[in-house]
Amino acid sequence: MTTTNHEPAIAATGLRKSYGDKTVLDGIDIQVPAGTIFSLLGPNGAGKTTVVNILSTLISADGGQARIAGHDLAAEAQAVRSAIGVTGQFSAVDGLITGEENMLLMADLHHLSRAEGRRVTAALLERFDLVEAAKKPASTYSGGMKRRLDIAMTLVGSPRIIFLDEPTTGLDPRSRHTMWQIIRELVSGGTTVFLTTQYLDEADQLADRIAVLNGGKLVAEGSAEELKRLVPGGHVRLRFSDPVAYERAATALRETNRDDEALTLQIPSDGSQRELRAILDWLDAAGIEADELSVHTPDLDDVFFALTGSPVPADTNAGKDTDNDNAKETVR
Ligand SMILES: Nc1ncnc2c1ncn2[C@@H]1O[C@H](COP(=O)(O)OP(=O)(O)OP(=O)(O)O)[C@@H](O)[C@H]1O
Repeated sequence: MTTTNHEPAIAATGLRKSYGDKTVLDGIDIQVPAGTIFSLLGPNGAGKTTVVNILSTLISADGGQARIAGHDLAAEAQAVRSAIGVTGQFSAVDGLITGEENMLLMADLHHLSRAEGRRVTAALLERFDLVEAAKKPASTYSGGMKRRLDIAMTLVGSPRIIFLDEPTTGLDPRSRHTMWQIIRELVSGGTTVFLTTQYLDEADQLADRIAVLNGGKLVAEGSAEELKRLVPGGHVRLRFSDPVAYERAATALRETNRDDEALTLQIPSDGSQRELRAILDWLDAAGIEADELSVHTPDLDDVFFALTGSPVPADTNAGKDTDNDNAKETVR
């Protein structure tokens, strides 16, 4: 009850962590308003799990402070623990017992009465579409069902803040979408979600704010739209089947990247109505007909690769002219 409406659910400053002489986190600041979804994006080994482990009290930071749900992480670890739930990459589900038994075990751990434990378990099994499977050993569950059970188990303690560490890694598309729906419902019920993911579309779909972790630091932070604006990768692509038309268009349009094999031209563009009309007017006036015209706006992939892509040494890169170079050069 210490959290006021104004205090963020998670507020961390200057988090540091090293293993031996390897610096994993080199001063990380994170603010997550209550009732929102924050996504920490980063390539393999960037330190996402380390951040989750620190903020959920599993390991301690070497430096920095954090307040979680209004409690000081270091001084009030127990209060922090009772306000949060964590669903990690390694599931808490015990495969030898049934889904229902797993849930009841969690209820015991949270000191719920027997009756209350049964009530909460029944409600959560229903909510996560696990009623039919409830009496079967969890080892027989599909990957998606195990993740749903895992989250259901986390919710037994009614956490106000949930840490989801790569919740959809390895799931098929349908189970991913189910998981996204579950996450959205959690947040609309007032829960704060801290989500780590390697999937840009996941962050794009779900997160209010996204931070990109790379090289021990947050290299960018903002809404998906704000991050996309960092990378001017937008273009209009014209595809031709007639080599003559292609050549005429390529010669006349100077500001294009050409792909002579695919007979396509890329014209840098923000995809606005005005720019599209100008391109179409120009094609009409020149009597050129493209077989296909498509608009490409930069997506989070462009941002991610621009921010985290391994740097290409300048000399080996000289003279190359690809889409990604364009993106990589512009951000820093
Ligand atoms: N206990 C440990 N001892 C030594 N090094 C560790 C330890 N835990 C993590 N690391 C190292 O810290 C770095 C960050 O690991 P972490 O698991 O946080 O990354 P991640 O972003 O979650 O990656 P992934 O997406 O692969 O899970 C890695 O290089 C890892 O090898």
